[in-house]
Amino acid sequence: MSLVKQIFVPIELSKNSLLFQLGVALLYVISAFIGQAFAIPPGNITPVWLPSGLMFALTLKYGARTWLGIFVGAFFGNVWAYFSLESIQSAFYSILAGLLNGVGDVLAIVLFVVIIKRFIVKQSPFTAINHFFTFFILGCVLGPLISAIFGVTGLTVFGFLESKNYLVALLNWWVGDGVGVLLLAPFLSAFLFKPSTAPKYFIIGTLICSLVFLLLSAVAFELVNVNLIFYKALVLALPIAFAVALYCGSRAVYIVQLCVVTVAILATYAGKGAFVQHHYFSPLLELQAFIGVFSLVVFSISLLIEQKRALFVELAEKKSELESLYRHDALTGLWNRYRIEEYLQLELSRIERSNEALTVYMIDVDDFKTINDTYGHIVGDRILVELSQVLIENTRAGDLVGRWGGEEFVIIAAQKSDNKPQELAEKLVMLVGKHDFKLTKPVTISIGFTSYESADSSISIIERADKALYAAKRRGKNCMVYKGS
Ligand SMILES: Nc1nc2c(ncn2[C@@H]2O[C@H](COP(=O)(O)OP(=O)(O)OP(=O)(O)O)[C@@H](O)[C@H]2O)c(=O)[nH]1
Repeated sequence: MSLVKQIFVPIELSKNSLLFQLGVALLYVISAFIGQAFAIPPGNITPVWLPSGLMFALTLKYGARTWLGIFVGAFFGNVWAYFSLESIQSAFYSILAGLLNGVGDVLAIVLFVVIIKRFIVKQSPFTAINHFFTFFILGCVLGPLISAIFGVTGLTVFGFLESKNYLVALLNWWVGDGVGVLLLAPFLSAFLFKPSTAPKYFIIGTLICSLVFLLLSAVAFELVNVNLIFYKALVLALPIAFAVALYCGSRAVYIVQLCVVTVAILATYAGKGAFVQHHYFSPLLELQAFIGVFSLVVFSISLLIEQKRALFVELAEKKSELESLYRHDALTGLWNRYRIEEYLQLELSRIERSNEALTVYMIDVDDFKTINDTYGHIVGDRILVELSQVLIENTRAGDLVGRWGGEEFVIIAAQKSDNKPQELAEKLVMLVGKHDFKLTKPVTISIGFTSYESADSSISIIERADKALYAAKRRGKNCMVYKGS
């Protein structure tokens, strides 16, 4: 599919679809008005173009079908600023300039979201640092440049901007749009479109660090005057607040960041703070550069920490998966020989000091080779799985049932002194014999079992159970034999 078709996807003519487009356009216009309310004199240009970030987030979420809403929103959101009825020509020109705004914004936002989603990351570009930088280059630098070229060229060509101011206007438009995307797209994506993974003390932690950063930036931007002790206390609280924000996750970092940026905009708007007093560039551009660099640094740090955190979680999951794998038998899911031996050693050292009895049952399927030879290995495997179920269902939760290897199973049962160990063996021989394994002949098992005696080791007790099993086989199979020391 060509890129043009991917950007200008067909719009359904249903009620819901049209309401969606209307909603997108309205959001654009409203956010444009809010942005314009904080335009910085003398040029009266808004430092952060809110619609660009908002539309970028919406397009990341809903895909290219936002293009019509963005086009209409950009047209109305911009044209009101220079529309005049002085003459038919000026009205006509303002409409043409507005249309160029619309095309520029659709290209800047939808084109780059399509590219990001197609070539870089399907889900969200805000989960890994390399994806984030790609988002930055495409969404915050290249996209806004296209929007600025369309918008400012339109204004100049149709006589709303003097050509000597072209470059300055282009620069402000470009950076304002870029900062809007940088500031709002990850923020909105985190709050609206990502499942919440807020850590325990999210609300209180975020509240405290937002407050510290708000106060500190208000002092730094000379919105409030505080005495020296309070100022020092605030500066000291800064690293703590920063650590808390990072601990609370990316959402907290976004909130803190928004607090600082809002203070910086309000102060510069009110003619206060560093960007107004000493400047190499215009106050607006200095403010925009500050917002851009500050956001980029803070995002990168928080993303690196999030990535590291996610890596730790993944490692912990893999570790428990591995632990489970090396203790389990792959076919039946029962404990494997390694775990049986480990458990037996632990149990023996425990019951040495207590009064409890412990019995080891060694279980073997009779004539299993014949079953395999007659029905095939797949059926043989099924019998082993079904048998393991019968063993599990007929033993107590505290007993260990494991696969010793091949067609041999082990049960380790801790018994109270009044229990008779042969009862379980009798029951299992009888139940397995009666179980319907869906073969032409019944499947039977033989069991050798023995109980713990003082000075037993895990090897000696297993050896005795094995000898008992051998005796059961010689006795004619489908039976059980007990062996004492
Ligand atoms: N299908 C299947 N067969 C297995 C598996 N592990 C071992 N076997 C087979 O189990 C059979 C065991 O045969 P034998 O040791 O001769 O014992 P048996 O035929 O049960 O004879 P008795 O023990 O004397 O009753 C062999 O044919 C093995 O190949 C397995 O995981 N799946």
